[in-house]
Amino acid sequence: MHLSPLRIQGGRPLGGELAVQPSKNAALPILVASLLSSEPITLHGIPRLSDVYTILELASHVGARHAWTGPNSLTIHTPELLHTDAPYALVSKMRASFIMMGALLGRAGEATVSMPGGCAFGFRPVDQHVKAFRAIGIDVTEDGGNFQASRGANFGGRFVFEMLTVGGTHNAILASVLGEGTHVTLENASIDTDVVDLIGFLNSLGADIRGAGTNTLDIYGVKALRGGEYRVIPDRIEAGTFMLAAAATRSRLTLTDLRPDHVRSLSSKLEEMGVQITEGADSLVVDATRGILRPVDVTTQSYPGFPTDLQPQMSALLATVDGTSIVQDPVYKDRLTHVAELQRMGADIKVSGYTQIIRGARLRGAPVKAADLRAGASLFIAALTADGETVIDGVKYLNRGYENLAARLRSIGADVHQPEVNLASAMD
Ligand SMILES: CC(=O)N[C@H]1[C@@H](OP(=O)(O)OP(=O)(O)OC[C@H]2O[C@@H](n3ccc(=O)[nH]c3=O)[C@H](O)[C@@H]2O)O[C@H](CO)[C@@H](O)[C@@H]1O
Ligand SMILES: C=C(OP(=O)(O)O)C(=O)O
Repeated sequence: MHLSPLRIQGGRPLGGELAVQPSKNAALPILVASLLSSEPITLHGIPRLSDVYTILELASHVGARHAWTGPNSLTIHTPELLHTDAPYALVSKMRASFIMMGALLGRAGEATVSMPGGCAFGFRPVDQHVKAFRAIGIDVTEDGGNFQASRGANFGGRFVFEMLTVGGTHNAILASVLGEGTHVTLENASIDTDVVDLIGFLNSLGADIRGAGTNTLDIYGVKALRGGEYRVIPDRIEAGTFMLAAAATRSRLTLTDLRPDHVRSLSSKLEEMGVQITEGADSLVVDATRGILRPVDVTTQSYPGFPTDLQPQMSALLATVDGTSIVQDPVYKDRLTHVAELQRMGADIKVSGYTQIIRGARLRGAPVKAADLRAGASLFIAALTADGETVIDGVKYLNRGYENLAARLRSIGADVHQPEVNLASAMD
């Protein structure tokens, strides 16, 4: 289904207060992890996003039942697993569904999961997931576009990741939580906020995972997980996107319901540019009204470094800042689909490998198209600053990661039009 484009009349400052949504990238693995328990689980902080509906479809395919109990709350219950596969039709919609493999292995000892394939911003291998599984006693074979895996009798062991991978760490944890007397050690594991939140959730159900927030995780298998209640962390990428929108429009904006410590790599960069950031306990004020912003150089890294998921949005901001900025994204070297679209709006960006050389320019409204989620966010930030109207197509990508975007942008002063959509029925 084709969704109506987002129409933004640029040049209006943002202001007031906005509550940050709960984290998409923490909610998805937590929903998957709920499949490990046979008891009911209540989750708060589940954003209403198309990615969440996709993972709920996968969960219901394998036997989970869920019911929404509030705007961002649901109960989910998987009394028994009915299937141990994650089919292509659903895995191909969203790469994150590959972590179903760990949960199915954990609960049933076997899994057949479609290979996730490419994505809009290039090659995203899963070799580390597979190597980790094999190292801890899981037999993995590939056939007909699927991975087939089963947990052997001698389950357990040690794996050292060759690079920091969020999804690889999630998958290995999910596969290792259940099993009496088993012990898995993961070294060079991700310390991303989403990994820490997954561990917090699993431990709240009775798992025994030690070392959260460090690069070494020890996972001692337990017989079963109980039910429980858990609140997912705020979305640091959504928070960062709105911080960048405020800076790009030279506005003063208060963001609430966030973790200021989770966005510090961005806060530091914005401060270097001349934006004032004032942190509260769970809120933050971005003030870009005090003078001219300076160009900066940015290189993406794993958490707590500058996130790749904010690179296209940062590039949009820097396209409006006088002087030359250099942006490098070694985490995803092809994450550049925003560049040609920003150029349509008058941005001066030259690309060499994974480096963008960005010279500040005045942006003009234009018809543009989002080819992936954060490229879409980059375009709406550019549109908010541009002269005239920008029409952004490819809204289905924005719906993957930004809840109720048009209305929330309007609530902070943006001139945005988009017919309301019912996400649960508008997914394709
Ligand atoms: C749903 C979700 O949470 N997605 C996030 C998650 O993706 P995802 O978990 O897929 O990303 P990873 O952390 O695994 O990727 C980090 C780097 O490791 C490489 N790699 C990863 C696995 C592997 O087996 N082999 C390999 O080479 C990747 O190509 C990339 O260069 O973290 C990314 C990096 O912060 C974010 O951009 C995504 O938004
Ligand atoms: C890239 C993202 O998600 P995924 O890993 O699901 O593609 C993202 O959230 O920016």
